[in-house]
Amino acid sequence: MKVTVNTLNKMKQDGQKIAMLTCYEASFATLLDEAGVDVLLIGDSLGNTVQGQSSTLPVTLDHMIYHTACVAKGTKDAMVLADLPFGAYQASPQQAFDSAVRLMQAGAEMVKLEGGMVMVETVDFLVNRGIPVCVHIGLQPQSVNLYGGYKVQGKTDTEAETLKRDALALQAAGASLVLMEMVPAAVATAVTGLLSIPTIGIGAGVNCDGQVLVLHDMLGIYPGKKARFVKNFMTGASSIQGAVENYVKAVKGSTFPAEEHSF
Ligand SMILES: Nc1nc(=O)c2c([nH]1)NC[C@@H]1CN(c3ccc(C(=O)N[C@@H](CCC(=O)O)C(=O)O)cc3)CN21
Ligand SMILES: CC(C)C(=O)C(=O)O
Ligand SMILES: [Mg+2]
Repeated sequence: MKVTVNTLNKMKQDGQKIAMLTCYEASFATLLDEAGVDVLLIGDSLGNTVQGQSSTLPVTLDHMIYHTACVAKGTKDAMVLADLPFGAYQASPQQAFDSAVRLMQAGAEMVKLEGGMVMVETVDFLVNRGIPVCVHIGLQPQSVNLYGGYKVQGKTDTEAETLKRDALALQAAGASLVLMEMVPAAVATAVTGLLSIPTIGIGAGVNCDGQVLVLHDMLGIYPGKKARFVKNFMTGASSIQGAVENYVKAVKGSTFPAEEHSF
């Protein structure tokens, strides 16, 4: 059955975990779809995994459109979610809408953008024009130059309060999903409890409503430095299909992430 925003909401209500993985092309899309992954994210992490860049900043809207079209072709049931890349949405709600339209026309069913309170107006603008939005808060890789590195966000009480306030405001603006990257597990748990829409974590502890990892990280084929939240699911699996099935099982059974993958 096709995964829609309604499916994801029902999964949260029923306490069923959402399994998300990044995907950048059609063959993997079919494999992940058949292994039971609920949401395929065309992440701008393709800058790192596909293009060999050291950040996501060089990724363009045209790159994202190309990979979104490839993934959409190979997907049957999973939801197709595409990242808006750096520079394609921050200038104005109008710019975000124009870029989101192009991703939706390439086959995306929801778009994701990075930012907290600053994106409230943009989320409202897109949702009122028919485009479902996932907001990416906590560590926002497109802001790496501002942070001076990929660091845990929301560690102080003030930062944790800002994260909660932002998540509530984005939900009120009409966001369908909240993705939290590298935030303390206790803070992600609090945000998940405050919201009626589902949360997806990466380095945000086991209590989020779902989990996401970069495909190349969970298959152990990314050559770069591994973040704490990464687990190689090829260990103990005899095929890529098996590794992905084990990831889906681990997310659904709340055995991933463990303490060692959380902050
Ligand atoms: N292959 C890949 N996986 C990712 O998860 C990912 C990308 N690429 N590209 C875009 C961003 C960048 N991300 C990153 C990159 C590095 C760390 C990292 O080095 N984390 C360390 C430091 C933690 C700290 O200083 O507090 C860690 O131990 O987790 C985390 C997230 C997440 N995203
Ligand atoms: C790491 C996930 C959440 C992402 O945004 C990406 O892959 O670009
Ligand atoms: Mg991204």
